[in-house]
Amino acid sequence: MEHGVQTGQVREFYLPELPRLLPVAYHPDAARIEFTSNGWIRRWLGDTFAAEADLAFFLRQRNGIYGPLTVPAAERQRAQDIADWYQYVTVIDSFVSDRSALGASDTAAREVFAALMAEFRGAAPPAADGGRYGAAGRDLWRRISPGLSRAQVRRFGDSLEAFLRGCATEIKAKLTGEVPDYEACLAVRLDSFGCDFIELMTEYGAAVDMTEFIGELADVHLHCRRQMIIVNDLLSWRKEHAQDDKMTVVRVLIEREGYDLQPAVDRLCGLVEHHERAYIAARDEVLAGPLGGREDIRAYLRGLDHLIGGSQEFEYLTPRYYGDGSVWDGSTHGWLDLDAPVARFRETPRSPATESTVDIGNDAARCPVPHGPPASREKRANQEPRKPADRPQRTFAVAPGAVPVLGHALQLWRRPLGFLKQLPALGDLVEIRLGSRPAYLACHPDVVMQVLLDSRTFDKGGPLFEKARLLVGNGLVSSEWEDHRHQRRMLQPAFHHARMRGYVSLMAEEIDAVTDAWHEGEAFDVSDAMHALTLRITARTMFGTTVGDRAIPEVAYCMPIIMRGVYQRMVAPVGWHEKVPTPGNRRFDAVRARMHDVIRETIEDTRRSAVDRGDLLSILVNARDDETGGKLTDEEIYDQVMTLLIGGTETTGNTMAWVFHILGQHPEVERRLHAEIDDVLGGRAPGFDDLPRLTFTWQVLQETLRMYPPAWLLTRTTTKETELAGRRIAPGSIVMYSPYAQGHNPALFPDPEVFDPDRWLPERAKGLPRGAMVPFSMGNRKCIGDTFGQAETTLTLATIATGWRLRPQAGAGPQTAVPKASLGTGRLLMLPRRRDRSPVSAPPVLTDVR
Ligand code: HEM
Repeated sequence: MEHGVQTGQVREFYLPELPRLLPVAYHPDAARIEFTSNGWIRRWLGDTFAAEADLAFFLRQRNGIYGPLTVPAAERQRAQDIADWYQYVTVIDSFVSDRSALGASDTAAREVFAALMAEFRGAAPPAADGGRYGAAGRDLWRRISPGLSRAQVRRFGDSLEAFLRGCATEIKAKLTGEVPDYEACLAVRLDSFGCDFIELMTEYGAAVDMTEFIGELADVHLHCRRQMIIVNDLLSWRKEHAQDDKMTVVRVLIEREGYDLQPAVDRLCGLVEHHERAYIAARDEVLAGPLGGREDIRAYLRGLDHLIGGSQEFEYLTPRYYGDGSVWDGSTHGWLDLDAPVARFRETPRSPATESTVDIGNDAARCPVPHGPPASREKRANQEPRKPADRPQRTFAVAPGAVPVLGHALQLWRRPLGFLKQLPALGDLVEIRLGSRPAYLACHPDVVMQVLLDSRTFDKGGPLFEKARLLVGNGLVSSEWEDHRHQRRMLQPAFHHARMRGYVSLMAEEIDAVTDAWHEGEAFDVSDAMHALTLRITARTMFGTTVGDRAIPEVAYCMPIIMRGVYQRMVAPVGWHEKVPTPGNRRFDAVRARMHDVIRETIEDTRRSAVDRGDLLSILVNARDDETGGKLTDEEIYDQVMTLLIGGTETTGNTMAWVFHILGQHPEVERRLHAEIDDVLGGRAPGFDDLPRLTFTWQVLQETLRMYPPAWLLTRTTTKETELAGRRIAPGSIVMYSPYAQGHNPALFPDPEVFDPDRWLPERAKGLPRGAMVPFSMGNRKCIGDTFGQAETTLTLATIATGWRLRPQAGAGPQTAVPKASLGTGRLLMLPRRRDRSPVSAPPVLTDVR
């Protein structure tokens, strides 16, 4: 698959001189420390390398000099411990980048990491690779821990866990080809760069404990970390590009923000300068304040100066980034060739066409920390979407069968799924008529990606969104480009993976509460039950227990009535009827008002307690926009609460209903699912740490999303004239994409009507083009709850399948999909049977379930 920078002709960039305002010094014993550390690596981790040549390759990267450069003033033994520690984590990092090692599978890597952590915390015996890494870690730990306080020891364990989690996320991104948005990328990089333990090592080097000052040092750390990550991503870009790394801010700017290579590099250089200066200002503020008189604080801040200065120096000198065999000659700026096996800074470009287009540092005056990476908007807006020369010409077609006045409205109204499914065979972009108005369906994955990755040109909007605003106001899902960026920044922390463990335990309680009420052999509507469950889960994670106990029953009562009413208004051909005071309309208005009151009261209660209790609502109430310092108003929070309640309920509820229907129709799939669940869980209820190990369960859910994506048809409106598949598209046009039509396209998924979870085995899935499977969308309008939703569906499926089988009612056949706002099963009566854990002996039939 081609990506932005590869598809363009520009394969080199100019790296300007970075500011380098902080000191660089080598530990007086640097050379000896480096060599000793190399010996330690050979002794403790030599076995982890496949061959001696691989170990030698690693040692040539000079990772052992990182410690002496970042703690030049540390006492000798501490400097040695630190050098060894950094080498240790760099070995892990190297195997993470290697697809023939840890990088082959994030699931396998997580297992190794879990074993390593268990061993590190003394909770488990050595196992497989985890044992080897664990033994080396133990040796380090034996040396380092006596020099740390109890609080630091605790932080250390957490920081190692965060690092490993970041590594696993990077592996997954590489395997799935997902490029995150800027803030999501930085969140992962903060972990995978090891920011927490880098600061701890700095404390250890200075023999100080900063645990109680973390709050006072927040700004110092924020700018220090961002400076280091951006510098690292810039200086390692040649290597990361060659390794197709997705978790780097350079790629994010190019692929998610539409920058060309040179403007992306320039923009990042501006950010480096900004963060370096902001770090210095924050540091000086601490020094000028009440803490400035403390020697431990001063020593630590001196340590951070060297950490930043030393990290950058290391990144220039290590062949890790500039290629095996490169020898640093002290150059720090010049032209770099992306394809060169060994890069060096040249004074002139090879190709005269490559020119810098953005003034470095122009944007640095405005704090760009939370805005993500946007350069001046005018420049971005003027930057046309890339049209790589080597992209094949895409085809355009007009769908036949439009009738005067109605166009294709009747087909879309009567049998939308069948109609949409046939369109990709006509062309890569297909025009249909909604009445007399043209609308376009993006069918080819490349065209879909072009639409989804350029959210400035293909913005939210259009008649359906106007109706959706009845329900969600100007919430995240319906807001337009300008508002959306600010909103997403405020909401993103609530979905950070660090929060997920807490959410999962709340989910588990709700799932248990629902299944406890089931009675053997008493049929119930699984669709209703799953919607009720997912609504409770979203409401519970949103409101927590403190204020939630009162709000949740009210929400559970109001929501279905509101959803029905809004859907009727969305599909109604005329708008006036909703204003007529019929009993139905009066009830709808009353229930909406009641819902409004309940949520407003809940917001007020949450504001009064003024702490982040870990639930979504308290995160929203306490969220601050780092750019403006502003908080969300009650009305804004209300819109977001409604958005999340709807986004998090219908989608997951329908997915769960479909999956139980499918298992009822495909006993062989069910048998394999039970086998995995029994094997992994051994009869106990699943928890957060089990989720990555339930791989077949994930495949079943993924295949369900392919066949029955809840978000089956989505729309965008063009904000300016543009081009798609060689066709000029006027401003204000409706452009659609349909995960359903894509999931049923035989050119992408052979035998699309067959439910086949094995399509998602890594070796089969790897050939799938990017943009082919987009049930959660992609780009910066990608589902914010994708991880949440996947954790929820996996947990629900695994928990229920541990204790129950849901059997179709006698005579029930395949269900017909009901395409409303979300793709549902309709009424789905099934009988719960307790599982006896003996194998199901039904014939393996994989048939069309539609
Ligand atoms: C199986 C589960 C889910 C599926 C298939 C799904 C699908 C999607 C899709 C396709 C979009 C993009 C819409 C567009 O392109 O216009 C989206 C956006 C969104 N989803 Fe989900 N979703 C799921 C679960 C969740 C959950 C659990 C939550 C919240 C707890 C959630 C909240 C949202 C929000 C707030 C947006 C708007 C994001 C933005 O525009 O920045 N979703 N979802």
